[in-house]
Amino acid sequence: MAYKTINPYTNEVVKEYPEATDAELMSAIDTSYQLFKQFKNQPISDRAKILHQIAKNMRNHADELAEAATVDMGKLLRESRGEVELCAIIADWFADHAEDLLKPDKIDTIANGEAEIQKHATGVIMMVEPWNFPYYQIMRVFAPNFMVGNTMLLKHASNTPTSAKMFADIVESAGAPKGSLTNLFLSYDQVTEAIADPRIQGVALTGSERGGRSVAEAAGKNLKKNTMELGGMDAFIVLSDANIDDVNDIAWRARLYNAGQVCTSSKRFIVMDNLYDEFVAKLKENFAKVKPGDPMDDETTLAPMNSEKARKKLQQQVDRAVAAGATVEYGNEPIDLPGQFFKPTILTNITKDNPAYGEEMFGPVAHVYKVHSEEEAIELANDSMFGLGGIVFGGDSNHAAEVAAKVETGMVFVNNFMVSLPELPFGGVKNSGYGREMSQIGQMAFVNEQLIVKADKPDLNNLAGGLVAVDKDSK
Ligand SMILES: NC(=O)c1ccc[n+]([C@@H]2O[C@H](COP(=O)([O-])OP(=O)(O)OC[C@H]3O[C@@H](n4cnc5c(N)ncnc54)[C@H](O)[C@@H]3O)[C@@H](O)[C@H]2O)c1
Ligand SMILES: O=CCCC(=O)O
Repeated sequence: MAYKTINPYTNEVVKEYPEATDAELMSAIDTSYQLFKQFKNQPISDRAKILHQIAKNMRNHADELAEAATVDMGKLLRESRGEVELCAIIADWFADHAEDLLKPDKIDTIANGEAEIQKHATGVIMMVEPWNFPYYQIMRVFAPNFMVGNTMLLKHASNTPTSAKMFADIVESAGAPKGSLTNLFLSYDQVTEAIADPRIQGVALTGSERGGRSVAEAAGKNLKKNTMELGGMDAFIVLSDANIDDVNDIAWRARLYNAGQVCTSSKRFIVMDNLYDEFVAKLKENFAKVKPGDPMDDETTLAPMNSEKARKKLQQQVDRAVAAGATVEYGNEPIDLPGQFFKPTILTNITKDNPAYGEEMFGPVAHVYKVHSEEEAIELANDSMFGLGGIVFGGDSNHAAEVAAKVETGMVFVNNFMVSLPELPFGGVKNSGYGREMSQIGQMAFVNEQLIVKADKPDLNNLAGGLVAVDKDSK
Protein backbone atom coordinates (compact mmCIF):
# COMPACT_ATOMS: atom_id res chain seq x y z
CA MET A 1 0.00 0.00 0.00
CA ALA A 2 1.45 3.38 -1.02
CA TYR A 3 1.29 5.99 1.71
CA LYS A 4 1.36 9.33 -0.10
CA THR A 5 0.28 12.89 0.45
CA ILE A 6 -1.23 14.01 -2.85
CA ASN A 7 -2.67 17.51 -2.58
CA PRO A 8 -6.21 17.14 -4.01
CA TYR A 9 -6.31 20.82 -4.95
CA THR A 10 -3.12 20.78 -7.06
CA ASN A 11 -2.81 17.00 -7.68
CA GLU A 12 0.87 17.32 -6.74
CA VAL A 13 2.54 14.38 -4.97
CA VAL A 14 3.87 16.18 -1.93
CA LYS A 15 5.47 13.35 0.02
CA GLU A 16 5.74 9.57 0.01
CA TYR A 17 6.35 7.39 3.03
CA PRO A 18 7.82 3.88 3.07
CA GLU A 19 5.69 1.04 4.39
CA ALA A 20 6.56 -0.37 7.78
CA THR A 21 8.51 -3.63 7.79
CA ASP A 22 7.27 -6.68 9.69
CA ALA A 23 10.20 -6.25 12.08
CA GLU A 24 9.11 -2.66 12.80
CA LEU A 25 5.57 -3.86 13.47
CA MET A 26 6.75 -6.56 15.91
CA SER A 27 9.06 -4.14 17.69
CA ALA A 28 6.24 -1.55 17.99
CA ILE A 29 3.87 -4.14 19.46
CA ASP A 30 6.52 -5.14 21.95
CA THR A 31 7.28 -1.54 23.02
CA SER A 32 3.57 -0.82 23.42
CA TYR A 33 2.99 -3.99 25.39
CA GLN A 34 5.87 -3.25 27.80
CA LEU A 35 4.49 0.24 28.29
CA PHE A 36 1.00 -1.11 28.99
CA LYS A 37 2.46 -3.20 31.82
CA GLN A 38 4.18 -0.11 33.20
CA PHE A 39 1.03 2.07 32.85
CA LYS A 40 -0.84 -0.38 35.10
CA ASN A 41 1.29 0.71 38.04
CA GLN A 42 1.17 4.42 37.42
CA PRO A 43 -1.45 6.83 38.72
CA ILE A 44 -3.92 8.03 36.11
CA SER A 45 -3.17 11.62 37.10
CA ASP A 46 0.28 11.29 35.48
CA ARG A 47 -1.34 10.59 32.14
CA ALA A 48 -3.92 13.37 32.64
CA LYS A 49 -1.03 15.87 32.78
CA ILE A 50 0.40 14.52 29.53
CA LEU A 51 -3.00 14.56 27.82
CA HIS A 52 -3.51 18.20 28.82
CA GLN A 53 -0.06 18.90 27.38
CA ILE A 54 -1.08 17.15 24.15
CA ALA A 55 -4.09 19.51 23.96
CA LYS A 56 -1.80 22.46 24.56
CA ASN A 57 0.71 21.35 21.93
CA MET A 58 -2.11 20.87 19.41
CA ARG A 59 -3.27 24.42 20.04
CA ASN A 60 0.30 25.74 19.87
CA HIS A 61 0.82 24.00 16.53
CA ALA A 62 -2.72 24.52 15.22
CA ASP A 63 -1.64 26.31 12.05
CA GLU A 64 0.90 23.66 10.99
CA LEU A 65 -1.49 20.83 11.83
CA ALA A 66 -4.37 22.46 9.98
CA GLU A 67 -2.26 23.11 6.89
CA ALA A 68 -1.02 19.53 6.84
CA ALA A 69 -4.58 18.15 7.01
CA THR A 70 -5.68 20.46 4.20
CA VAL A 71 -2.75 19.41 2.00
CA ASP A 72 -3.36 15.73 2.81
CA MET A 73 -7.06 15.56 2.04
CA GLY A 74 -8.21 18.93 0.76
CA LYS A 75 -10.60 20.20 3.41
CA LEU A 76 -11.07 23.93 3.94
CA LEU A 77 -8.32 25.33 6.13
CA ARG A 78 -10.82 26.86 8.56
CA GLU A 79 -12.48 23.44 8.92
CA SER A 80 -9.04 21.91 9.59
CA ARG A 81 -8.45 24.53 12.27
CA GLY A 82 -11.82 23.65 13.82
CA GLU A 83 -10.84 19.99 13.80
CA VAL A 84 -7.57 20.68 15.62
CA GLU A 85 -9.44 22.69 18.27
CA LEU A 86 -12.00 19.89 18.67
CA CYS A 87 -9.13 17.44 19.28
CA ALA A 88 -7.77 19.70 21.99
CA ILE A 89 -11.25 19.90 23.56
CA ILE A 90 -11.54 16.10 23.53
CA ALA A 91 -8.08 15.67 25.06
CA ASP A 92 -8.82 18.17 27.83
CA TRP A 93 -12.20 16.58 28.56
CA PHE A 94 -10.83 13.07 29.00
CA ALA A 95 -7.87 14.39 30.99
CA ASP A 96 -10.38 16.10 33.33
CA HIS A 97 -13.04 13.38 33.52
CA ALA A 98 -11.42 9.96 33.02
CA GLU A 99 -10.35 9.50 36.63
CA ASP A 100 -13.93 9.95 37.75
CA LEU A 101 -15.34 7.78 34.95
CA LEU A 102 -12.87 5.02 35.86
CA LYS A 103 -13.60 5.03 39.60
CA PRO A 104 -14.66 1.61 40.94
CA ASP A 105 -18.43 1.02 41.17
CA LYS A 106 -19.60 -0.50 44.46
CA ILE A 107 -22.20 -3.26 44.14
CA ASP A 108 -24.91 -3.87 46.69
CA THR A 109 -24.73 -7.67 47.07
CA ILE A 110 -25.68 -10.51 49.42
CA ALA A 111 -22.26 -12.09 48.76
CA ASN A 112 -19.95 -12.38 51.73
CA GLY A 113 -17.83 -9.23 51.69
CA GLU A 114 -17.73 -6.05 49.69
CA ALA A 115 -18.06 -6.13 45.92
CA GLU A 116 -16.90 -3.60 43.41
CA ILE A 117 -16.15 -3.29 39.72
CA GLN A 118 -12.69 -1.95 39.06
CA LYS A 119 -11.79 -0.59 35.66
CA HIS A 120 -8.46 -1.63 34.26
CA ALA A 121 -6.56 -1.36 31.02
CA THR A 122 -6.56 -4.43 28.78
CA GLY A 123 -3.50 -4.14 26.53
CA VAL A 124 -2.50 -2.77 23.17
CA ILE A 125 -5.27 -1.45 20.90
CA MET A 126 -5.02 -1.56 17.10
CA MET A 127 -6.58 1.61 15.72
CA VAL A 128 -7.56 1.82 12.02
CA GLU A 129 -8.70 5.26 10.91
CA PRO A 130 -10.02 7.10 7.82
CA TRP A 131 -8.86 10.27 6.12
CA ASN A 132 -11.98 12.44 6.47
CA PHE A 133 -11.04 13.94 9.86
CA PRO A 134 -7.36 13.02 9.97
CA TYR A 135 -6.78 14.10 13.59
CA TYR A 136 -10.19 13.92 15.25
CA GLN A 137 -10.72 10.27 14.29
CA ILE A 138 -7.47 9.37 16.07
CA MET A 139 -8.25 11.49 19.12
CA ARG A 140 -11.64 9.84 19.64
CA VAL A 141 -9.83 6.58 20.37
CA PHE A 142 -6.55 7.89 21.72
CA ALA A 143 -7.75 10.12 24.58
CA PRO A 144 -9.92 7.62 26.52
CA ASN A 145 -7.55 4.70 25.97
CA PHE A 146 -4.46 6.65 26.96
CA MET A 147 -6.21 7.64 30.18
CA VAL A 148 -7.13 4.10 31.18
CA GLY A 149 -3.62 2.88 30.34
CA ASN A 150 -4.12 1.09 27.06
CA THR A 151 -1.39 1.69 24.52
CA MET A 152 -2.05 2.03 20.80
CA LEU A 153 -0.87 1.30 17.29
CA LEU A 154 -2.25 3.52 14.55
CA LYS A 155 -2.86 2.53 10.95
CA HIS A 156 -4.18 5.62 9.20
CA ALA A 157 -5.55 5.97 5.67
CA SER A 158 -2.96 5.82 2.90
CA ASN A 159 -3.76 9.39 1.75
CA THR A 160 -3.30 11.12 5.12
CA PRO A 161 0.16 9.92 6.18
CA THR A 162 1.49 13.39 6.99
CA SER A 163 -1.38 14.09 9.40
CA ALA A 164 -0.87 10.67 11.00
CA LYS A 165 2.81 11.35 11.55
CA MET A 166 2.16 14.84 12.90
CA PHE A 167 -0.41 13.55 15.40
CA ALA A 168 2.07 10.93 16.66
CA ASP A 169 4.80 13.61 16.86
CA ILE A 170 2.54 15.84 18.96
CA VAL A 171 1.86 12.97 21.36
CA GLU A 172 5.58 12.30 21.71
CA SER A 173 6.48 15.98 22.09
CA ALA A 174 4.01 16.26 24.99
CA GLY A 175 6.01 13.69 26.94
CA ALA A 176 3.92 10.58 26.33
CA PRO A 177 6.23 7.57 26.73
CA LYS A 178 7.34 5.77 23.57
CA GLY A 179 4.74 3.16 22.71
CA SER A 180 1.74 5.24 23.87
CA LEU A 181 0.75 5.73 20.21
CA THR A 182 2.85 4.34 17.40
CA ASN A 183 1.95 5.40 13.89
CA LEU A 184 2.84 2.69 11.38
CA PHE A 185 2.35 2.69 7.62
CA LEU A 186 0.91 -0.82 7.53
CA SER A 187 -0.47 -3.02 4.76
CA TYR A 188 -3.84 -4.71 5.25
CA ASP A 189 -2.03 -8.01 5.84
CA GLN A 190 0.06 -6.44 8.57
CA VAL A 191 -3.09 -5.14 10.25
CA THR A 192 -4.45 -8.69 10.23
CA GLU A 193 -1.14 -9.96 11.59
CA ALA A 194 -1.22 -7.39 14.40
CA ILE A 195 -4.80 -8.30 15.30
CA ALA A 196 -3.77 -11.95 15.66
CA ASP A 197 -0.98 -11.06 18.10
CA PRO A 198 -1.92 -11.96 21.70
CA ARG A 199 -0.59 -8.64 22.99
CA ILE A 200 -3.23 -6.79 20.98
CA GLN A 201 -6.44 -6.81 23.00
CA GLY A 202 -8.75 -4.48 21.08
CA VAL A 203 -9.45 -3.19 17.61
CA ALA A 204 -11.10 0.17 16.86
CA LEU A 205 -11.97 0.91 13.23
CA THR A 206 -13.63 3.91 11.68
CA GLY A 207 -14.27 3.57 7.97
CA SER A 208 -16.42 2.01 5.33
CA GLU A 209 -18.76 -0.94 5.71
CA ARG A 210 -16.40 -2.98 3.51
CA GLY A 211 -13.28 -2.13 5.55
CA GLY A 212 -15.25 -2.75 8.74
CA ARG A 213 -16.34 -6.20 7.62
CA SER A 214 -12.76 -7.28 6.85
CA VAL A 215 -11.23 -5.96 10.03
CA ALA A 216 -14.13 -7.14 12.23
CA GLU A 217 -13.74 -10.61 10.68
CA ALA A 218 -10.06 -10.70 11.67
CA ALA A 219 -10.95 -9.42 15.14
CA GLY A 220 -13.73 -12.00 15.56
CA LYS A 221 -11.52 -14.83 14.38
CA ASN A 222 -8.97 -13.88 17.02
CA LEU A 223 -11.56 -13.14 19.73
CA LYS A 224 -10.53 -9.50 20.01
CA LYS A 225 -13.03 -7.00 21.29
CA ASN A 226 -13.74 -4.38 18.65
CA THR A 227 -15.68 -1.22 17.89
CA MET A 228 -16.86 -0.41 14.39
CA GLU A 229 -17.73 3.16 13.36
CA LEU A 230 -18.94 2.74 9.78
CA GLY A 231 -20.89 4.51 7.06
CA GLY A 232 -24.20 6.28 7.15
CA MET A 233 -27.14 7.43 5.03
CA ASP A 234 -28.46 9.85 7.62
CA ALA A 235 -31.93 11.26 7.14
CA PHE A 236 -32.81 14.93 7.65
CA ILE A 237 -36.55 14.90 8.31
CA VAL A 238 -38.53 18.10 7.83
CA LEU A 239 -41.92 17.90 9.59
CA SER A 240 -44.86 19.93 8.32
CA ASP A 241 -44.64 22.56 11.11
CA ALA A 242 -40.85 23.03 10.88
CA ASN A 243 -39.45 26.54 10.77
CA ILE A 244 -38.44 26.54 7.11
CA ASP A 245 -35.94 29.38 7.51
CA ASP A 246 -34.04 27.37 10.11
CA VAL A 247 -34.27 24.27 7.91
CA ASN A 248 -32.89 26.14 4.91
CA ASP A 249 -30.10 27.61 6.97
CA ILE A 250 -28.93 24.23 8.22
CA ALA A 251 -29.73 21.78 5.38
CA TRP A 252 -27.02 22.81 2.90
CA ARG A 253 -24.40 23.02 5.64
CA ALA A 254 -25.39 19.56 6.91
CA ARG A 255 -24.68 18.20 3.42
CA LEU A 256 -21.68 20.22 2.26
CA TYR A 257 -19.54 20.47 5.40
CA ASN A 258 -16.15 18.76 4.78
CA ALA A 259 -17.12 18.61 1.07
CA GLY A 260 -19.90 16.22 2.04
CA GLN A 261 -17.42 13.60 3.25
CA VAL A 262 -18.78 13.04 6.74
CA CYS A 263 -20.24 9.79 8.00
CA THR A 264 -22.98 11.83 9.69
CA SER A 265 -23.62 14.21 6.78
CA SER A 266 -27.32 14.48 6.05
CA LYS A 267 -27.52 12.42 2.87
CA ARG A 268 -31.29 11.93 2.54
CA PHE A 269 -33.63 14.91 2.99
CA ILE A 270 -37.14 13.68 3.72
CA VAL A 271 -39.53 16.61 3.46
CA MET A 272 -43.27 16.90 4.11
CA ASP A 273 -45.23 17.84 1.00
CA ASN A 274 -46.30 21.30 2.22
CA LEU A 275 -42.65 22.43 2.50
CA TYR A 276 -41.09 20.37 -0.30
CA ASP A 277 -41.06 22.89 -3.18
CA GLU A 278 -39.70 25.68 -1.05
CA PHE A 279 -37.09 23.34 0.43
CA VAL A 280 -35.80 22.20 -2.97
CA ALA A 281 -35.72 25.75 -4.33
CA LYS A 282 -33.75 27.01 -1.33
CA LEU A 283 -31.36 24.05 -1.33
CA LYS A 284 -30.57 24.77 -4.99
CA GLU A 285 -30.01 28.43 -4.17
CA ASN A 286 -27.65 27.60 -1.31
CA PHE A 287 -25.77 24.93 -3.28
CA ALA A 288 -25.31 27.48 -6.08
CA LYS A 289 -23.76 29.98 -3.65
CA VAL A 290 -20.70 27.92 -2.72
CA LYS A 291 -17.39 29.01 -4.13
CA PRO A 292 -14.95 26.27 -5.18
CA GLY A 293 -11.28 27.16 -4.97
CA ASP A 294 -8.08 26.89 -2.99
CA PRO A 295 -8.99 25.32 0.37
CA MET A 296 -6.23 27.40 2.00
CA ASP A 297 -8.11 30.56 1.01
CA ASP A 298 -10.66 31.76 3.57
CA GLU A 299 -12.94 32.97 0.74
CA THR A 300 -13.36 29.41 -0.58
CA THR A 301 -16.49 27.63 0.58
CA LEU A 302 -16.29 24.39 -1.45
CA ALA A 303 -13.20 22.23 -1.01
CA PRO A 304 -12.08 19.53 -3.43
CA MET A 305 -12.87 15.94 -2.52
CA ASN A 306 -10.05 14.01 -0.89
CA SER A 307 -8.80 12.12 -3.95
CA GLU A 308 -9.31 11.46 -7.63
CA LYS A 309 -10.51 7.95 -6.77
CA ALA A 310 -13.22 9.30 -4.46
CA ARG A 311 -14.41 11.87 -7.03
CA LYS A 312 -14.58 9.24 -9.78
CA LYS A 313 -16.47 6.83 -7.53
CA LEU A 314 -19.03 9.50 -6.67
CA GLN A 315 -19.46 10.40 -10.35
CA GLN A 316 -20.11 6.75 -11.18
CA GLN A 317 -22.70 6.54 -8.40
CA VAL A 318 -24.50 9.65 -9.67
CA ASP A 319 -24.38 8.37 -13.27
CA ARG A 320 -25.91 5.08 -12.15
CA ALA A 321 -28.60 6.88 -10.18
CA VAL A 322 -29.52 9.03 -13.18
CA ALA A 323 -29.51 6.02 -15.52
CA ALA A 324 -31.95 4.36 -13.11
CA GLY A 325 -34.36 7.30 -13.32
CA ALA A 326 -33.26 9.88 -10.72
CA THR A 327 -33.79 13.55 -11.63
CA VAL A 328 -30.87 15.97 -11.38
CA GLU A 329 -32.42 19.08 -9.80
CA TYR A 330 -29.08 20.82 -9.59
CA GLY A 331 -25.38 20.19 -10.30
CA ASN A 332 -23.78 17.09 -11.78
CA GLU A 333 -21.60 19.25 -14.01
CA PRO A 334 -17.82 19.51 -14.03
CA ILE A 335 -16.07 22.31 -12.20
CA ASP A 336 -13.40 23.93 -14.31
CA LEU A 337 -10.53 23.61 -11.86
CA PRO A 338 -7.70 21.04 -11.84
CA GLY A 339 -8.45 19.79 -8.30
CA GLN A 340 -10.80 16.97 -7.35
CA PHE A 341 -13.93 19.13 -7.22
CA PHE A 342 -17.46 17.80 -7.40
CA LYS A 343 -20.25 20.29 -7.98
CA PRO A 344 -22.90 20.07 -5.25
CA THR A 345 -25.71 18.00 -6.73
CA ILE A 346 -29.37 17.45 -5.83
CA LEU A 347 -31.12 14.26 -6.89
CA THR A 348 -34.87 13.64 -6.63
CA ASN A 349 -37.26 10.91 -7.83
CA ILE A 350 -35.05 8.18 -6.40
CA THR A 351 -37.19 5.07 -6.44
CA LYS A 352 -36.65 2.05 -4.22
CA ASP A 353 -35.12 0.07 -7.11
CA ASN A 354 -32.55 2.79 -7.85
CA PRO A 355 -29.06 1.81 -6.55
CA ALA A 356 -28.82 5.31 -5.03
CA TYR A 357 -31.69 4.47 -2.68
CA GLY A 358 -29.50 2.28 -0.49
CA GLU A 359 -25.88 3.25 -1.06
CA GLU A 360 -23.84 5.86 0.74
CA MET A 361 -22.65 8.72 -1.47
CA PHE A 362 -19.59 10.11 0.31
CA GLY A 363 -19.46 13.58 -1.23
CA PRO A 364 -21.63 16.64 -1.93
CA VAL A 365 -24.74 14.93 -3.31
CA ALA A 366 -28.14 15.36 -1.64
CA HIS A 367 -31.06 12.98 -2.14
CA VAL A 368 -34.43 14.66 -1.58
CA TYR A 369 -37.69 12.79 -1.01
CA LYS A 370 -41.25 14.16 -0.74
CA VAL A 371 -43.49 12.48 1.87
CA HIS A 372 -47.14 12.94 2.78
CA SER A 373 -47.21 11.92 6.42
CA GLU A 374 -44.98 11.65 9.43
CA GLU A 375 -45.34 7.86 9.38
CA GLU A 376 -44.11 7.79 5.79
CA ALA A 377 -41.15 9.97 6.76
CA ILE A 378 -40.17 7.64 9.60
CA GLU A 379 -40.63 4.55 7.46
CA LEU A 380 -38.45 5.98 4.71
CA ALA A 381 -35.78 7.10 7.18
CA ASN A 382 -35.66 3.58 8.61
CA ASP A 383 -35.67 1.83 5.24
CA SER A 384 -31.88 1.74 5.18
CA MET A 385 -29.16 -0.75 5.99
CA PHE A 386 -27.40 2.07 7.83
CA GLY A 387 -28.28 3.56 11.21
CA LEU A 388 -25.75 6.18 12.22
CA GLY A 389 -27.28 9.61 12.92
CA GLY A 390 -30.01 11.96 11.80
CA ILE A 391 -31.72 15.30 12.17
CA VAL A 392 -35.41 16.12 12.69
CA PHE A 393 -36.82 19.62 12.28
CA GLY A 394 -40.27 20.36 13.70
CA GLY A 395 -42.15 23.34 15.18
CA ASP A 396 -42.81 21.50 18.43
CA SER A 397 -39.43 20.25 19.64
CA ASN A 398 -41.04 17.74 22.03
CA HIS A 399 -42.99 16.17 19.23
CA ALA A 400 -39.94 16.27 16.94
CA ALA A 401 -38.00 14.47 19.68
CA GLU A 402 -40.70 11.76 19.72
CA VAL A 403 -40.21 11.36 15.98
CA ALA A 404 -36.43 11.31 16.54
CA ALA A 405 -36.83 8.40 18.97
CA LYS A 406 -38.53 6.39 16.23
CA VAL A 407 -35.57 6.81 13.88
CA GLU A 408 -33.45 3.65 14.08
CA THR A 409 -30.00 5.19 14.43
CA GLY A 410 -27.45 5.81 17.17
CA MET A 411 -27.80 9.61 17.33
CA VAL A 412 -30.49 12.12 16.35
CA PHE A 413 -30.43 15.91 16.75
CA VAL A 414 -33.64 17.94 16.86
CA ASN A 415 -33.82 21.39 15.26
CA ASN A 416 -30.08 21.62 14.96
CA PHE A 417 -26.94 20.61 13.10
CA MET A 418 -25.25 17.44 14.42
CA VAL A 419 -22.31 18.16 16.70
CA SER A 420 -19.54 15.94 18.01
CA LEU A 421 -18.34 16.61 21.53
CA PRO A 422 -16.40 14.47 23.99
CA GLU A 423 -19.31 14.19 26.45
CA LEU A 424 -21.71 12.89 23.76
CA PRO A 425 -21.54 9.23 22.71
CA PHE A 426 -20.81 8.68 19.03
CA GLY A 427 -21.80 5.58 17.07
CA GLY A 428 -24.50 3.72 15.23
CA VAL A 429 -26.57 0.59 14.76
CA LYS A 430 -27.22 -1.76 11.81
CA ASN A 431 -24.49 -1.58 9.15
CA SER A 432 -23.22 1.67 10.63
CA GLY A 433 -21.44 -0.48 13.17
CA TYR A 434 -21.43 -1.08 16.89
CA GLY A 435 -19.87 0.30 20.03
CA ARG A 436 -19.54 3.94 20.92
CA GLU A 437 -16.65 6.37 20.95
CA MET A 438 -16.31 9.36 23.28
CA SER A 439 -18.33 9.98 26.48
CA GLN A 440 -18.53 7.62 29.42
CA ILE A 441 -19.54 4.79 27.04
CA GLY A 442 -16.49 5.32 24.82
CA GLN A 443 -14.25 5.46 27.86
CA MET A 444 -15.33 1.90 28.68
CA ALA A 445 -14.80 0.44 25.18
CA PHE A 446 -11.57 -1.40 25.96
CA VAL A 447 -11.70 -1.58 29.74
CA ASN A 448 -11.55 -4.74 31.81
CA GLU A 449 -14.48 -4.26 34.18
CA GLN A 450 -13.01 -6.50 36.83
CA LEU A 451 -15.14 -7.75 39.71
CA ILE A 452 -13.37 -7.79 43.05
CA VAL A 453 -15.22 -9.28 46.05
CA LYS A 454 -13.36 -8.70 49.30
CA ALA A 455 -14.16 -10.73 52.45
CA ASP A 456 -12.22 -11.01 55.70
CA LYS A 457 -12.81 -14.76 55.87
CA PRO A 458 -15.09 -17.41 54.33
CA ASP A 459 -18.60 -17.72 55.75
CA LEU A 460 -20.03 -21.15 55.05
CA ASN A 461 -23.09 -20.50 57.24
CA ASN A 462 -24.26 -17.89 54.86
CA LEU A 463 -25.60 -19.39 51.62
CA ALA A 464 -23.97 -16.60 49.70
CA GLY A 465 -20.75 -16.96 51.67
CA GLY A 466 -19.24 -19.29 49.11
CA LEU A 467 -20.27 -20.81 45.81
CA VAL A 468 -24.02 -21.24 46.10
CA ALA A 469 -23.67 -24.69 44.59
CA VAL A 470 -21.27 -25.91 47.30
CA ASP A 471 -22.81 -28.06 49.99
CA LYS A 472 -21.60 -26.42 53.19
CA ASP A 473 -21.92 -29.72 55.08
CA SER A 474 -19.67 -31.64 52.70
CA LYS A 475 -16.43 -32.78 54.29
N1 LIG B 1 -19.05 6.07 11.85
C1 LIG B 1 -18.02 6.89 11.84
O1 LIG B 1 -17.59 7.39 12.88
C2 LIG B 1 -17.32 7.23 10.56
C3 LIG B 1 -16.48 8.33 10.53
C4 LIG B 1 -15.83 8.66 9.35
C5 LIG B 1 -15.99 7.90 8.21
N2 LIG B 1 -16.83 6.84 8.25
C6 LIG B 1 -17.05 6.07 7.02
O2 LIG B 1 -15.80 5.81 6.39
C7 LIG B 1 -15.98 5.72 4.99
C8 LIG B 1 -14.98 6.62 4.31
O3 LIG B 1 -13.70 6.21 4.56
P1 LIG B 1 -12.92 5.20 3.60
O4 LIG B 1 -13.68 4.96 2.37
O5 LIG B 1 -11.54 5.68 3.49
O6 LIG B 1 -13.01 3.89 4.48
P2 LIG B 1 -12.12 2.58 4.35
O7 LIG B 1 -12.85 1.52 5.09
O8 LIG B 1 -11.71 2.31 2.98
O9 LIG B 1 -10.79 2.98 5.14
C9 LIG B 1 -10.78 3.30 6.52
C10 LIG B 1 -9.49 2.77 7.13
O10 LIG B 1 -9.56 1.35 7.11
C11 LIG B 1 -8.43 0.82 6.43
N3 LIG B 1 -8.84 -0.45 5.84
C12 LIG B 1 -9.81 -0.65 4.91
N4 LIG B 1 -9.92 -1.97 4.63
C13 LIG B 1 -9.01 -2.61 5.39
C14 LIG B 1 -8.63 -3.97 5.54
N5 LIG B 1 -9.22 -4.93 4.86
N6 LIG B 1 -7.66 -4.26 6.43
C15 LIG B 1 -7.06 -3.29 7.13
N7 LIG B 1 -7.36 -1.99 7.04
C16 LIG B 1 -8.33 -1.64 6.17
C17 LIG B 1 -8.05 1.91 5.45
O11 LIG B 1 -6.74 1.76 4.97
C18 LIG B 1 -8.24 3.14 6.32
O12 LIG B 1 -7.16 3.31 7.20
C19 LIG B 1 -17.39 6.16 4.74
O13 LIG B 1 -18.20 5.03 4.56
C20 LIG B 1 -17.78 6.86 6.02
O14 LIG B 1 -19.15 6.94 6.26
C21 LIG B 1 -17.48 6.48 9.38
O1 LIG C 1 -17.13 11.35 9.74
C1 LIG C 1 -17.49 11.11 10.86
C2 LIG C 1 -17.35 11.88 12.10
C3 LIG C 1 -18.00 13.19 12.00
C4 LIG C 1 -18.73 13.59 13.23
O2 LIG C 1 -18.20 13.47 14.33
O3 LIG C 1 -19.88 14.04 13.10
